[in-house]
Amino acid sequence: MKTTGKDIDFREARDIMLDAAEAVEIERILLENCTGRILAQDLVAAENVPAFDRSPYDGYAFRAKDAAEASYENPITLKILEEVAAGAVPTKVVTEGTAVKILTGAPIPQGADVVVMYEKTTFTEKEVILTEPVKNGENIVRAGEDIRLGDVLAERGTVIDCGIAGTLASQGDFYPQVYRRPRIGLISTGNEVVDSKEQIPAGKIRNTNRYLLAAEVLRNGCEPIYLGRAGDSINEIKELLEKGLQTCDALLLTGGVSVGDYDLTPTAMEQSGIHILVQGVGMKPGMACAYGEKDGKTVYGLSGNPASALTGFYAVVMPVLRKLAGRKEYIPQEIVVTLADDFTKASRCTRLLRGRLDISDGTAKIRISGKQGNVVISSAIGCDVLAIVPAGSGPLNAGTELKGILL
Ligand SMILES: Nc1nc2c(c(=O)[nH]1)N[C@H]1C(S)=C(S)[C@@H](COP(=O)(O)OP(=O)(O)OC[C@H]3O[C@@H](n4cnc5c(N)ncnc54)[C@H](O)[C@@H]3O)O[C@H]1N2
Ligand code: MOO
Repeated sequence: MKTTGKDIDFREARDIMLDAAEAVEIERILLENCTGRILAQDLVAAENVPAFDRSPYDGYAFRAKDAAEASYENPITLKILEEVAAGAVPTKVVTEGTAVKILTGAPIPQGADVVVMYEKTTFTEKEVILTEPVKNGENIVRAGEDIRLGDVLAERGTVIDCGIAGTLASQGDFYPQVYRRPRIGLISTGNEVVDSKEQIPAGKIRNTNRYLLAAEVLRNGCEPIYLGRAGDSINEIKELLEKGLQTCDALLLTGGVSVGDYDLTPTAMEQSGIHILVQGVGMKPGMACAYGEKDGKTVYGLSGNPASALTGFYAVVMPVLRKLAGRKEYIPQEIVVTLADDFTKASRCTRLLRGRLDISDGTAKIRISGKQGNVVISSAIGCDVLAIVPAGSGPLNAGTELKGILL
């Protein structure tokens, strides 16, 4: 199916592209390199944590019923059988009238059902004296209190954070299954675009899109691979597309998607066997675009204008890259945000405003800069939310509530 026309909603475009993409394969990597990678297995507890009942305090372990009547008037004296430190194993069974000196983290000895911290006792090397009653079970961390055998702790498709890394370690899983990082090819087009770090000739421009998009590709758990710059030539674009289709999981191109004489990207895509699924999306910036698919690989012809390319990336490409990377929740969350500033322009079609989330007064506000044009790159700095201005809106006052896409 080819969807043309600029009326298509960005969510519809996103869903069309999501349907064309599947998660990449799975690999095993060392746990120390896992942070930020996507778990490719359900994390099911194979061991209790803690594995044994243990003491949360330095103190004494004994039978609660021995000290049920303890008070200042009626002190109870227990004989100390041994000392058990963390890492040691008790060798004695606690019986009536006895106690074990226990250190934080040590296993509770057989027979004991309570621990009292040493500050609440009077003690010598041989005896401990209790002057307060205790409750059975007090101050014992039970086996499985944190993690119980069989618990599902995290599902496949979850981003590995410190909690998952620590939990994997607690299970002795030092080589977990994760999704491979998708390889995303980046192609820049345009005779005017220059990659040189030196002074550039008059009329040429520096290639900012390459770095702008590479940063976002990386942030979304994928590996950016710069395939090069093609001039305004169908053959040059095709050459890079074909190279990219062989080596990458998805391709991002910028430039040449509008209606000018040198806008050759859609033609080059079609001549490379890429089936165009979306051509034009009803949003600003990012209206001009051509998104397609070949053999399960999705290809995104984004606008050359940096803010247009970035907005198209956030609205359509980012969820697909997250899906490719194996993430279970790939569609970014939306929240209600209040405009902190006026936005004076009317919006004939849906508009996505770049801004920063401000929660300093306990409400979610979006701070936008006045620079929202499609060539403006500076308002991408610190941008962590896109406010969705509905089609047909007039100028908006500060205080207007909008939906915001969290990036
Ligand atoms: N007659 C019309 N002209 C334009 C229309 C239109 O509807 N009718 N749409 C405008 C809109 S909106 C956009 S957005 C752009 C889309 O242009 P293209 O995707 O075809 O991109 P280019 O023309 O190749 O480049 C646009 C702009 O971006 C600069 N550029 C290109 N590559 C890079 C790069 N790698 N890094 C930084 N900047 C880049 C390029 O020099 C141009 O200035 O079309 C409008 N025109
Ligand atoms: O259609 Mo252009 O892509 O607004 O900014």
